[in-house]
Amino acid sequence: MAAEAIRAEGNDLYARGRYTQAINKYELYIELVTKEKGGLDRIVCGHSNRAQAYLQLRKYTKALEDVRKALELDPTHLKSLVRKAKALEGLKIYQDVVTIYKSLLQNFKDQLHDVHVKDFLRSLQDAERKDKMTRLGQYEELVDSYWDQPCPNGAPMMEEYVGPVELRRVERMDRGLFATKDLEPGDLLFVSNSIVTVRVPIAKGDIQISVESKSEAMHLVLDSLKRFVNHAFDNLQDFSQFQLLVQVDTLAGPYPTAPLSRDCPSMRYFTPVNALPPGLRNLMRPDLDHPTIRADFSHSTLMKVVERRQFTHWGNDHDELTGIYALPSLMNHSCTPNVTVTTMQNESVTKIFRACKSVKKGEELFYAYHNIFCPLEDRRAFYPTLCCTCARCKLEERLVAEVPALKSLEAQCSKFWEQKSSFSQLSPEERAKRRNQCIICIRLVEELLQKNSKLQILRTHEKDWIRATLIRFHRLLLDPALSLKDDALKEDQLSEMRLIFEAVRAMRTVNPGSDIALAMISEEYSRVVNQNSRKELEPHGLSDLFLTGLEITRLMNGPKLKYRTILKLFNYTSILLCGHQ
Ligand SMILES: C[S@@+](CC[C@H](N)C(=O)[O-])C[C@H]1O[C@@H](n2cnc3c(N)ncnc32)[C@H](O)[C@@H]1O
Repeated sequence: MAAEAIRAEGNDLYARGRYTQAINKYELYIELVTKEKGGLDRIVCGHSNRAQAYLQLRKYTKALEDVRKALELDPTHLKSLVRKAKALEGLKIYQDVVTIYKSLLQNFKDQLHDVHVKDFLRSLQDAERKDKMTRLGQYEELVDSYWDQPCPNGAPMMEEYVGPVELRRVERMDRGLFATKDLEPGDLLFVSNSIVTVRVPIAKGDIQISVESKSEAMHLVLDSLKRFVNHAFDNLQDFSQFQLLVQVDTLAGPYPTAPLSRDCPSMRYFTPVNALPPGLRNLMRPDLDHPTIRADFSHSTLMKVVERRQFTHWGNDHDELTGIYALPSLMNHSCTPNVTVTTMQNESVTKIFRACKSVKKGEELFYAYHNIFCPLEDRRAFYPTLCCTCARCKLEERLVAEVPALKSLEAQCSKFWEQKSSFSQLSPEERAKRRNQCIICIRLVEELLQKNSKLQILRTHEKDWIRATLIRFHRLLLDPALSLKDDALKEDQLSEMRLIFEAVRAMRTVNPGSDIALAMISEEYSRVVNQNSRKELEPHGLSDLFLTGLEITRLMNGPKLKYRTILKLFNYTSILLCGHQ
């Protein structure tokens, strides 16, 4: 067969993600054109193409060998120079990467399209940053504290369990998740692992590196995603890999600029691998089965996935976890959600979704993307591009316009919250003063709810929606330094506790079983447990709540539990919490 036909076969295999087979074809091509003595440019092309295939397999040394051979013959071969930079980047030799991109931008300016110039500039900046970090000894330190989710087979098992949910198209919001049967609070909906996860340090000693590490995290998430996508292309015959591609493709949709333009993929692409019926792998025709899947996971497409689908949540005081999840990314947000999510961080970063309210078959499922126990303005600030129009947001929007006193109390609350970090450094007297201010505010809102003509007519759950805007404020009431004394509960302390119970009830109305609600109840009850005041609460009808809190405290402060055990226990506490509505 003519050499050119073999090269074309290699290119075709490469385009279909069969990199190893493509490498074999390029090998043969190089051999033939070398024998034929048929033009240096063909040998250069053979080596350069093979280098590109090695890059895809992350075999950087092999790729470097090939580009070196190509560049010996033609030192100005643009593609080989770019591939050399990529191989060196893979080998973390950033200084050389910087040199190459600088020279490309300088010497090839006239030949480059705008898009390449942009690409090269970005790569140059990235390499310079990494080079600097390496020199300062920071990069390795940083990298030590980042980790990719361990995934022995190259791609994680995205969904571990998928229960009574289905994807459907939604007006205005593109796609959403719906219940396929009536649900009770606590019912398990699905359990998902991230496609990629990185742990990002937010502080190291006294040095704040959060901005840098956030952008670094973004790059790492992107790199990991690219790796998984490449791996998936390499193994298309494996259904789990194909699932990964469909999921990423789904997440990369052009939403929100062109709603409804992406397919709503069949739920079978979210079937946990372990639950696939035997023989399915043979039945699947990955190339034909999903009409929207294309091999166009360009840098910008993947960047869209990273930007729009990142889940970030605080790990602890020193780091934060950032990840991308498939099915969870398709559920819409509400400020009165019917789903809660818990994150397990033991063996892998797993998110568990449960119904937290009764849900009818066919209803849409929503969870809260961020803290919703704060005023409307603050909620909108968390996610400026999402203008939530749930019933709670609409009601609050109307009320803050019609009742100025409510708006000003909410504003005071937010201002007070901004000072939170300095709160612990205040003198006991100043702390007590601030705490009193916050109690006064909460009481004023309670008074408004009872006496203001626009508020007193609200239904019970709507009043709780308003109370829930002040939850952050309530947390200041839990200041341990000022907590209950050993001696008997005084009347004013009891009334403060009642305020906290009101807050707990409001949290249950808005988002029962949420981690914030659990943490707050746990905090409150550990305080009560420490003070040994249980007996004193019983006569006041507060012991039921007390027992709930006690259980939660035990769960939250207990020794490291196995994932399955936590799942079981969380089920129990969700029901416990919701059952007390
Ligand atoms: C993680 S996606 C959710 C799935 C999305 N509907 C889709 O089909 O890809 C988040 C996007 O959905 C839209 N969205 C989610 N909840 C919403 C809400 N309550 N109100 C308006 N838009 C919402 C927002 O545009 C947001 O950027």
